[in-house]
Amino acid sequence: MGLNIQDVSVVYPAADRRPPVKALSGINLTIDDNEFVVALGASGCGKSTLLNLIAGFLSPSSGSLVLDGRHVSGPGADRAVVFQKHALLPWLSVLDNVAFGLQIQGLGKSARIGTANRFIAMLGLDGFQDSPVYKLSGGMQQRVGIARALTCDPRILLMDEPLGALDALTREKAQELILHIWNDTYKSVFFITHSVEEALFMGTKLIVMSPRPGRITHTFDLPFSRQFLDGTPAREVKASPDFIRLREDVLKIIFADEEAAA
Ligand SMILES: Nc1ncnc2c1ncn2[C@@H]1O[C@H](COP(=O)(O)OP(=O)(O)OP(=O)(O)O)[C@@H](O)[C@H]1O
Repeated sequence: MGLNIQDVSVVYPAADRRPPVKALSGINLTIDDNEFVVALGASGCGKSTLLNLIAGFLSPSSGSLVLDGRHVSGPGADRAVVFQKHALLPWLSVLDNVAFGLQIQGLGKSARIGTANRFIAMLGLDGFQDSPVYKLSGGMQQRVGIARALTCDPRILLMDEPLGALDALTREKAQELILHIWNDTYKSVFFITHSVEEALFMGTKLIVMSPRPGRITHTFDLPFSRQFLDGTPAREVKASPDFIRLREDVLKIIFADEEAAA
């Protein structure tokens, strides 16, 4: 069934002598089962606001969000968020961090450990169960955050620039890992990035947003993640003529928005 966002707007009220901010306007978007939607756009175009709406952290000023036939009226276990700063508990072990959400749900200890270990293995973290998170590299910490989000078996994984802080090589490996997990778990994903290459490579659908007010100006269906999952090496996908052509088209749209905003 998926998520259906209909004619949504968000206005942040005036505060500290600043006027109200029309952060989103006329947003229409569906995220179908197993769809990987990527949001791209100039700073301030409302990407995080849209993610916070889907997460239920924020209510729309007008319009509606319906997930699997039910109105989204707050946070829920059917949606899990992975942030750029992974919001982990650094002094706790990998296992305790990954099992954290299950503990909140009241699951017994052995069920918690079993489920957490399954996702720890899926994210390539086997053997690190007892390591405190602060001792891990940034890339490994981000994988702990993703494992933790997956343990609660959400319908939609919401990712706000999850790879933005990683070095180039780790980032490419993490992109590939996320695509494999997405393919294996049949989740829907809403993913924010500032990287055009990442957006084109990861998504099945790309939305390009513009600021003032934040709105979706372009939507593209993308074939590239499927090509990778069907066996074409990632760098080959990213160097293909179709990929490069679309990358330049999207860059032109974003540069035009940035210039208009300057
Ligand atoms: N709590 C808030 N109160 C008032 N204005 C806000 C608030 N949060 C965001 N805004 C404003 O709403 C607009 C959209 O912000 P948002 O963070 O959603 O954009 P973004 O596309 O995610 O930006 P970035 O790429 O820089 O993270 C911006 O003009 C921002 O300044």
